[in-house]
Amino acid sequence: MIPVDDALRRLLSLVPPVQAEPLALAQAAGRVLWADAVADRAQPPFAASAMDGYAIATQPMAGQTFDIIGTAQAGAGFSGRVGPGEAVRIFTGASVPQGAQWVVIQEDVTRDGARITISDTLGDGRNIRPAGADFSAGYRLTAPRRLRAADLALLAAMNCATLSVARKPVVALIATGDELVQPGEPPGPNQIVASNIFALKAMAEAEGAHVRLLPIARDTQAALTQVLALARGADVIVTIGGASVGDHDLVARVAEAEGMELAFHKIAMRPGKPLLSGRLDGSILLGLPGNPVSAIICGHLFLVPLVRALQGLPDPAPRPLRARLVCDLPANGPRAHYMRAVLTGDDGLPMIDPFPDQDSGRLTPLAGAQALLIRPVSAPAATVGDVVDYLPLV
Ligand SMILES: Nc1nc2c(c(=O)[nH]1)N[C@H]1C(S)=C(S)[C@@H](COP(=O)(O)OP(=O)(O)OC[C@H]3O[C@@H](n4cnc5c(N)ncnc54)[C@H](O)[C@@H]3O)O[C@H]1N2
Ligand code: MOO
Repeated sequence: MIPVDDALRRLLSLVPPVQAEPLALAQAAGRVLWADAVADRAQPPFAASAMDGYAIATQPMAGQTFDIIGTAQAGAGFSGRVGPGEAVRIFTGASVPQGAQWVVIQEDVTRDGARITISDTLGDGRNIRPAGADFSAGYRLTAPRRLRAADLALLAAMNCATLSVARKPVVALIATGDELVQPGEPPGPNQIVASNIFALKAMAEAEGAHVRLLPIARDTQAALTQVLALARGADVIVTIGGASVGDHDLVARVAEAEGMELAFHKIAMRPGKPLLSGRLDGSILLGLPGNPVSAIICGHLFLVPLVRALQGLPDPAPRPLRARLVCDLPANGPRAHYMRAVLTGDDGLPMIDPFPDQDSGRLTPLAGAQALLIRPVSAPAATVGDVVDYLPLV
């Protein structure tokens, strides 16, 4: 058994260099920007009015009057110059005419025909956004970066119509076991419904992977070999089940027979001990344990960082947060324990309460959990109020 950190390091060392591809801005939500994007213009490209009102040349004072000499609106400026005693009717987003230094909002003037008078309730502020106030030409949005909604608007304003993004990693998911049927299929007397694959699909897709769900591999060397062959070409092949030491646990044996270079098998983690990984042709094989909770927690700790790393994101591991225990816990054994827990209230730090039942076969507590409380290898007994690490479950 190797420690969790060590296993993750070995897994991430299998990640090949990122492959980039060009992508239209409109398709890029959630993708990882791989080359810096550079603005070819400033925003705003000209000094722009921030309000609807009147552009004037000097600081406005209550009672002053100005003659209106023209209009500037968004998309159509005023070509002349504003001199003392003159005003240009201006609207939000219009370029500020030459000579103008202030925009007086229309609520602060009274208008009589082509003449305005500044009222005595004058607010302050010039109401002008200088050219380049948001960004200048040459501004860079630096890579790597997962593109969020606001990033896409910024890239559009920068006039970046096509981006260089990391290619979506392809993840092939294989459930293994004679006992499994797909949801909706009639189970036989000794069968159950394959479940954890759907959690893993959701988790991988949320991180930007393209997921292929392969047929269930039955517990024979021939069946597993055949389904592994269907997965060829994927960046990651995830098997679920058959990772342990039983007579029917074939994944390590079959994958090695197919040429896998094993990176590790068995980790000091609970749940998740039988985890294995290695390189198989051009793919990274991640063999998850079959117990539903074990597979899903290993998904959070290993598959999610792997999908992030394949897209070039730095620091891909989930980052632990801190919370205060609401109960006593016994000393921990030789495997780091990731305990399903809820967060209850806040006392400067969130309060964390692990479930009494930590059976790795039970999905209902996992579905109700908000956090994984981390008990390190050989941690001494802990008491109420102790500060512990946890991973949020989203
Ligand atoms: N003698 C030992 N037995 C076991 C050990 C051990 O060290 N020595 N480790 C235990 C641990 S820990 C785990 S975890 C399990 C994992 O074993 P496998 O990866 O070989 O998983 P399976 O035996 O195939 O399945 C375990 C369990 O999970 C159910 N399962 C499998 N796939 C799915 C699926 N896609 N959806 C829902 N449920 C699934 C399967 O029916 C079994 O009940 O091994 C322990 N044994
Ligand atoms: O480690 Mo197993 O994953 O305890 O159930």
